[in-house]
Amino acid sequence: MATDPLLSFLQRVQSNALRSMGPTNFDPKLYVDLPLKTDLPAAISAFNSLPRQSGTIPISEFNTFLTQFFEEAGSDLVYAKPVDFKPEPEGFLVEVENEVVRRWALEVHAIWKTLSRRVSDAVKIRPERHTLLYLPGTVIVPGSRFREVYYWDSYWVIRGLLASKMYDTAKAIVFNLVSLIESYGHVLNGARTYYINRSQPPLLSSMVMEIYTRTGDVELVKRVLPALLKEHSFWVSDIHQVTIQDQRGRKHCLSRYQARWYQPRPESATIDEELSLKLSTPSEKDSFYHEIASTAESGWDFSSRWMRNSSDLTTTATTLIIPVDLNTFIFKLERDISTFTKIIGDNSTSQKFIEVSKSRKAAIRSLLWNPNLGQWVDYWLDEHDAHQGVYSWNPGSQNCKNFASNFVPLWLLAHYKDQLTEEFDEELIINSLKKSGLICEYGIATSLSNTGQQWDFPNGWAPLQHMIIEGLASAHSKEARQLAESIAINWIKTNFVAYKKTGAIHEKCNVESCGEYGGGGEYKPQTGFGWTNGVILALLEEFGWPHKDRYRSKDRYIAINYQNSSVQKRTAIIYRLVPKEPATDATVPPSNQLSSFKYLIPFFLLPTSSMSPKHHSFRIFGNITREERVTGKKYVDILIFAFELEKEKKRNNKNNRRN
Ligand SMILES: OC[C@H]1O[C@H](O[C@H]2O[C@H](CO)[C@@H](O)[C@H](O)[C@H]2O)[C@H](O)[C@@H](O)[C@@H]1O
Repeated sequence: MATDPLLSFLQRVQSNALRSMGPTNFDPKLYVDLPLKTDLPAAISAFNSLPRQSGTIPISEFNTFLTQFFEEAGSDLVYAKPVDFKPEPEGFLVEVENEVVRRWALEVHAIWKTLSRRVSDAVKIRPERHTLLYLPGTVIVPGSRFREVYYWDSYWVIRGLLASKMYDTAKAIVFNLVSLIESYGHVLNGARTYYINRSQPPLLSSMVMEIYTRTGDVELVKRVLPALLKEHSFWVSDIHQVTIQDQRGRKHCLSRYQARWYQPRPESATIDEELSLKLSTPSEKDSFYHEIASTAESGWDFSSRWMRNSSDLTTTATTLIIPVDLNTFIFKLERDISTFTKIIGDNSTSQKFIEVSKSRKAAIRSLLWNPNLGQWVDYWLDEHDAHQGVYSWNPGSQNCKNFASNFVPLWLLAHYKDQLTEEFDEELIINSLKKSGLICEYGIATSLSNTGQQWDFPNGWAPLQHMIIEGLASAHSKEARQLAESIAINWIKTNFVAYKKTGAIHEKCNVESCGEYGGGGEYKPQTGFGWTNGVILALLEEFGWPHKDRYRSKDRYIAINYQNSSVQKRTAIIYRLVPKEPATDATVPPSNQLSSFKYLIPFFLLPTSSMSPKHHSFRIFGNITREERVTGKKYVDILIFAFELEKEKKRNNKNNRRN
């Protein structure tokens, strides 16, 4: 149980809530986010006096207690219209010319208003009643259950805000994170008391660099630098830094994730406690809690990437892993500090950080690079192999499984190009990515293992798409740049379709299926969603979307929607979306390819009157797998996207005619 008196009380409330209300739709985080209406002792004494039947508080008494003593979760962050929000800012996504996509982008842009908050004065006046931490400026929250600002999410939020021309809001987020460093020595996982014990992937310097590049704001750089130096010390401090001796006897220092926490995570205490039941000793349990909190520091909570046995979360061993993405981020932090100190004329610190970054680069090269795979990989430390705190490197301890994180160093191509291309064979890496199996139809999969954890297959996460796309787009080869564009387009498509289907932007997507959001993990899929919005806007800014619909060249004659999805009755409706160009024979699929389907062609559903029966043909694009033939999935996916666009276009034409 947490030692903070409010947290430990809220954990008691949380565990009683589970007992009183049962596990259906139970989210433990809700209870540790509740702001107190009264002082803590009054709430504790009322709670202790509640009637209990076999240790369980009856649901009606429990609910009355909640309303009497708590405000609603999230009510201590109040809605605040961002000062710099404009419905269509000047210069907004100028290369997005297609009106349907542009209108959608404006809707995504408008979501910033709904995610924008300010910490209420109540938190400043009586911090002891809140787990929410006071922050001086506007925040953008990820959305839904994530009612507070998050560290690494903020980088992609800021990328989107910059596309939205909301520089002041972007700077306010940075200043909030700086205030956390000033108070706690590091940026917290999120701005809640229960996140103080850990950080998240260090991307503050990258946020500042992006803002500086757009605004040239030297004052911002000056203000943030001391905090960045402090943050660097945190990531190279004893708990995070590890020394490893390579095969040639050279000692290298690299960093790992490690939380200062040996108890259940308060926001998920009921889950952690239940998982720990299979462990027998208190020390095994403490170490499990420690590993779980350390994994949350990685942002990849949870994933087979950290587990010895991918079906057993209690085998998580994050503190014994040297993660390739973390060291890429710290390398970038070091280079960014060097750039910033140079900007303000502090050449000696700038030079010092160049040297520091060179050492990290050499360490990454020696310990994390795998030339046979053409990938960077995580390295697993062997506890028994450390002599006086120095581990010996063993090539067999590299984790050679495919994870999207293995390609995160590519991101440096977009920022410090020379650093990568000097030493690594770009073609080898890009071929390795192409062969990895990670690039799926609608995005880059997090891993290849379908474990039910949310940072695994088939989930794709916006930040991972963005870093890899941005790296590929900055590569030398045209092929890599094309690959970047095609991943970006497919990612945008799937988010578009998901939005049209559900009315929301999602935290993660299923990369196998257009418009399907991701699942798995310990909480229900969330919407909002800060970093996904940010990445959509950043990618649209980078790649644009031309007038002539991009999807047409490939998806022209799209086609099928099931009326009845049962396999026995494979009844489909074919919509002909682009009726003006009659298809040639070559575009008609061999009849055996879809012979099991019965096609119905309801002409009243077809989009234009120029449709005529002789134009029923359609084009099959790409290869159709057996599964797709049976399920018709590919067609349905494309249909939704194409049909939505078509409908929208018709609506626009009608409006234009009216005007
Ligand atoms: O409540 C469970 C965990 O939730 C957070 O992690 C997930 O959401 C974050 C916000 O979008 C994101 O940064 C993280 O990558 C996700 O895995 C939280 O960060 C964890 O600490 C928390 O235990």
